[in-house]
Order: sequence, then C-alpha cells, then structure tokens
Amino acid sequence: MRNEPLLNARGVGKSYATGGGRVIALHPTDFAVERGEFVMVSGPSGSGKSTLLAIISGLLTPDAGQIEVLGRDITAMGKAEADALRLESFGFIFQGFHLLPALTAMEQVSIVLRRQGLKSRLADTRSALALEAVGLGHRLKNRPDSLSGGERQRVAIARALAKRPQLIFADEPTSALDSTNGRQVAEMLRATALEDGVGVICVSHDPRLEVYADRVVRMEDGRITDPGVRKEAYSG
Ligand SMILES: Nc1ncnc2c1ncn2[C@@H]1O[C@H](COP(=O)(O)OP(=O)(O)OP(=O)(O)O)[C@@H](O)[C@H]1O
Repeated sequence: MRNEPLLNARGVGKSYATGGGRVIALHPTDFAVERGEFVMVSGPSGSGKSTLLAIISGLLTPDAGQIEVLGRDITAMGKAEADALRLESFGFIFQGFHLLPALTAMEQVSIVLRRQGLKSRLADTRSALALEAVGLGHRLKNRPDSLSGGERQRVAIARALAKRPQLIFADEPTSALDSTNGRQVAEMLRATALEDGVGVICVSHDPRLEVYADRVVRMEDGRITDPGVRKEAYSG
C-alpha cells in the first residue's frame, strides 16, 4: 500500500492582485502525498497553507504548475470532469463543519451518497455505518443545533469518509474543538489513512496534533520550508 503517490503537484503557485501590486500567496511549490499517508501542513497565519490545500484539491486554479491525482492531470481537465473526480474521490472537512441546519446527522451524510448515485436505502445504511464508526450511532436523528461542536465535526468526518474517498482534505478541522475532541479528530484521520490507505492532507496550526501525523510539512511566507520525513510506523 505504501509509496504510491496519490497526488503529485509540481510547480504550483498563486498570486493575487491587490491595490498596490501583487501578493504572492504561494511561490512555485512541489507537494506529493502517498497512499495511506497522513500529512499535516503547519505554519503561521498567512504562510499559504489554505492556498496550497485549495490548489491541490482542485478548488482553486493555480497560476502555474501541474497536479496529478490518481495518475490524472487535474489542471488539464474541464470543470465537469474535475467536479466528477472530486465528487467520486475526494472528501473535504473544513472548520465550521459546513453542515446543513435542517438536516439530521444521517441526512447530512446520505445526501452526499445519493448525489454519488446510491439508492436512498443503501445511502441510509452506509450513512448510519459511517456515523457509528465515528461514535455517533446514538445521534443519527439529531440536527446540528442539538449536537456539540465535537459531534458536529464528527458528522462532517463521517460525511467525508462515507463516500470512501481516496484523498481527504481538511482545513483546520479541530480549530473549533476543545483539546480532547481535537485529539479524537486527529486520531480518526490517522486511522483512516492507516486502515483504508487514504491520503489525508490536514492544514493545522495546532502543534499538539503533529504527533498524529506521518509527516509534518512546514510553510512560511508562501513556501514549504521543510517537506518533513515520513514516519515509519505509528504506535498509537
Ligand atoms: N483572495 C485573496 N486575495 C488576496 N490575497 C489573498 C487571497 N487569499 C489569500 N491571500 C493572501 O495570501 C497569503 C496566504 O494566505 P493563506 O490563506 O493561504 O494562508 P494560511 O497559512 O492558510 O493562513 P491562516 O492560517 O491564517 O488561514 C496571505 O498573505 C493572504 O493574505
């Protein structure tokens, strides 16, 4: 399962026009993720972490560079093809959870599965299993306003995992959580990479979570200053 690059970005960069000139959010950067690898991207505010994540997940078009995902060049794809790849193979977990207020925990997950083409009964079964796997089997019918912050983030994780993605992109997934829930979320991401061979890329500036990562990439001023070294084994 190891050493297969799931995602390989080369020379991706981004700048923005501002009133007085251009801000370079990301200098040309190389970044790769292997199967089963949990990579944490850390660095101070404004160092380019979210820009890198948005580019490699196909949400933001880079000014230059190329991104291969599962052997396919996403920078050369049309919008429809890129959207289909994202729906099929990518899971997203963001700060603030992005849950729909009117839907129960089970509906939050099954709606995504139905969008992938699953019949509603199978979507519901898989949704319940995914919620049980994150310890929310007793909260299937709850709406977001009756869930704690940690539970809401676990719904968002179940939603990302239920579609069985090959890659998970997480941007500050623990920022709204206390340290116990934050560690639980990091452990879940770690287990997903290890057990399911998923590539997980997590942006965080919480140093307490670094212990869970296989590799910590450090960024500063729009550059990767340290690509990190992959740990051999995780002892739990
Ligand atoms: N749409 C935009 N327009 C102009 N400048 C931007 C835009 N998006 C990001 N930037 C700038 O690019 C740089 C990198 O931003 P980015 O959000 O990637 O950093 P970050 O490391 O994720 O920060 P944080 O930890 O605060 O979320 C910053 O200087 C930011 O102000």
